[in-house]
Amino acid sequence: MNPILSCEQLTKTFGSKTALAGVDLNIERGRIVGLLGPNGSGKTTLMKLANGLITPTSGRLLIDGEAPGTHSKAVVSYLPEVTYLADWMRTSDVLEFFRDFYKDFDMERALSMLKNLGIGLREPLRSMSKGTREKVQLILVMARRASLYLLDEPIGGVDPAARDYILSTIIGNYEPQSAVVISTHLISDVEKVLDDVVFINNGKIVLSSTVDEIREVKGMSVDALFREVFRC
Ligand SMILES: Nc1ncnc2c1ncn2[C@@H]1O[C@H](COP(=O)(O)OP(=O)(O)OP(=O)(O)O)[C@@H](O)[C@H]1O
Repeated sequence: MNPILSCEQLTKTFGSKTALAGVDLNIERGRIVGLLGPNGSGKTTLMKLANGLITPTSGRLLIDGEAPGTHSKAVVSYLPEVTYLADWMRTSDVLEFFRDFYKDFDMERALSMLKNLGIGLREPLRSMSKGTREKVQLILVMARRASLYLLDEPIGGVDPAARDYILSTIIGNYEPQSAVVISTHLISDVEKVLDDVVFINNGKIVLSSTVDEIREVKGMSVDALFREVFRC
């Protein structure tokens, strides 16, 4: 089967700034992949390219064998770094919005995750704490039956006690043949759910490995390896 996401010499520049410089990368189905790198390394740029929000300067990126477009919009579920939902909306409004907008939205799955996290349906987003808003958005994104989930900093505002629960319930709910790409700085929290990691720096992939390989061959956690590779 073809990889769900593949990049060949993917390059993106903004004026004189190079955000991605010749990235070659394959994301296989059934894997949870951590896209890890320091600030400004190109993680969000890669996610935006995968969503077709911006276009490559050169090289190419394919989703399920096709350039981003109508097909990729149907199979990719994207959690952006910044919120795009209007703050007057209640949880029930955003649920309806997703149900109307995405054919693959599983309302039952969303309702069950919201219930498990104690999030009410009548509360408007604007009166929720930042962490609760993040939980709602992550639930919406993970309740789609997508082939590729792209999560840009999904749990930055969530308290440490809730992170584990969210990661295990929400990430555990994804379709087994789908892939999840998570960009995060909270490596020690997230690494237990990762199969693979991709380290990126200055727009280039500097390491691509399974998590088992890092633990077995290097005898380190992903967090420890990240700190070693990117020591300031
Ligand atoms: N619209 C833009 N215009 C100009 N430069 C941009 C734009 N978007 C991103 N960049 C630059 O591209 C580089 C990569 O940015 P990107 O947001 O992809 O990094 P990141 O790895 O997601 O960072 P962070 O961890 O801080 O979120 C940075 O140098 C950034 O300043």
